[in-house]
Amino acid sequence: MNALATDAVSPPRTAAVLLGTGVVGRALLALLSTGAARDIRLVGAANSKRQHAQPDGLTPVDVVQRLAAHRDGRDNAALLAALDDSGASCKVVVDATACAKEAGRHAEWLAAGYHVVTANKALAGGQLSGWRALQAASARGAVYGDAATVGAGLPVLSTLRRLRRCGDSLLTLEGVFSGSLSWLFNQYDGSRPFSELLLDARRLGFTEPDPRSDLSGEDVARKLLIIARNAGFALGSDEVEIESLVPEALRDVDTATFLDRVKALDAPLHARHEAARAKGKVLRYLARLNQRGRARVGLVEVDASHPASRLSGTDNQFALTTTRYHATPLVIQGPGAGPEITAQALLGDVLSL
Ligand SMILES: NC(=O)C1=CN([C@@H]2O[C@H](COP(=O)(O)OP(=O)(O)OC[C@H]3O[C@@H](n4cnc5c(N)ncnc54)[C@H](OP(=O)(O)O)[C@@H]3O)[C@@H](O)[C@H]2O)C=CC1
Ligand SMILES: N[C@@H](CC=O)C(=O)O
Repeated sequence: MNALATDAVSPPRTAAVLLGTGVVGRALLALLSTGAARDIRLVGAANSKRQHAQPDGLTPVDVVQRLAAHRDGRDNAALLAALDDSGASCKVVVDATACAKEAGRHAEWLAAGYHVVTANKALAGGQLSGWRALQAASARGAVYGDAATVGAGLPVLSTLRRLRRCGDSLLTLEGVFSGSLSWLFNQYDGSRPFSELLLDARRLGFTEPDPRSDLSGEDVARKLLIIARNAGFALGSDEVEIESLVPEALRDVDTATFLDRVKALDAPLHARHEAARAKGKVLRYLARLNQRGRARVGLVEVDASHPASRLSGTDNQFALTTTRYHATPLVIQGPGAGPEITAQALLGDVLSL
């Protein structure tokens, strides 16, 4: 009898439903087919329009095809019912969407006893009221797995929480928090249009579904808010000063129109690049939080001695100054975007429940 058949007859310890079968969701489905996930039973999956639920288990590799063929419209209640009917003691909703509406339900699911593991930053990195609802709901016992929301799983939030448990406090935070913007500015030397690089970053699965979420600084601001709030700063989303790289004329159009007109990015960014180069500097999109809680994300000209000037690929860099890491910061650095590492962060959070 194979492992799947064994799983089907006895209740699993862990049952999961997956929201989102885009680049991250699909990478997670691939990991769920490996031995590392042998103790997890996938009992439901959904994209924006369709879903499929089966309490005795879905075969992860078939999910995308099944959803294409399936007629069930979206109804979270049926997915939660599949978790309940699985008999699992540990029931988890995995959110691999960028949908604010689904994120808005995280606190409700936690309060109802479902664990939530998420790559979606819209709640924890959104309005302060949402963050507070999340804290209140988590206090009731269910776990919020958020490793994928910052640094695509780099050990930033776990480190910060450990320091706080030891009585340490975050004083300042600085770095590169966007994998796509890191990749773009690490490569951009003016020889290829910025818009071409952006389309490459999108194809590689580094950007948000709408790349303006990266270019506008919103995604970076969300990560800054998640870190700051986890460090105890009650920072509102309107308290982050954000520099957007999206030209005014492209801010309110739909995604397809933005992609059609993406070349409008090229001239302004070329000018910024040339201005920096004339001073012997390079451009990096930095996030900063100072000791007074002042937060800013934006494009900065840095010289060769700046740590961010030496990054490569999608590297993120988080420099944390704390009461005990004071003389020099604690630095966490490594790839900060990409479907596989993000999916691994989700799997890791599910496995640690
Ligand atoms: N890419 C990366 O490197 C990283 C991504 N993340 C986060 O991961 C999340 C997913 O990103 P990514 O996979 O790139 O995005 P994609 O656009 O590739 O996929 C998003 C998926 O979510 C689905 N979806 C949208 N709304 C709903 C809904 N209401 N219910 C169920 N499914 C829904 C979409 O459905 P449909 O297929 O029908 O459109 C699609 O399958 C984002 O929040 C992103 O910030 C976090 C860290 C790193
Ligand atoms: N689009 C994001 C992906 C991870 O959150 C990024 O570029 O960092």
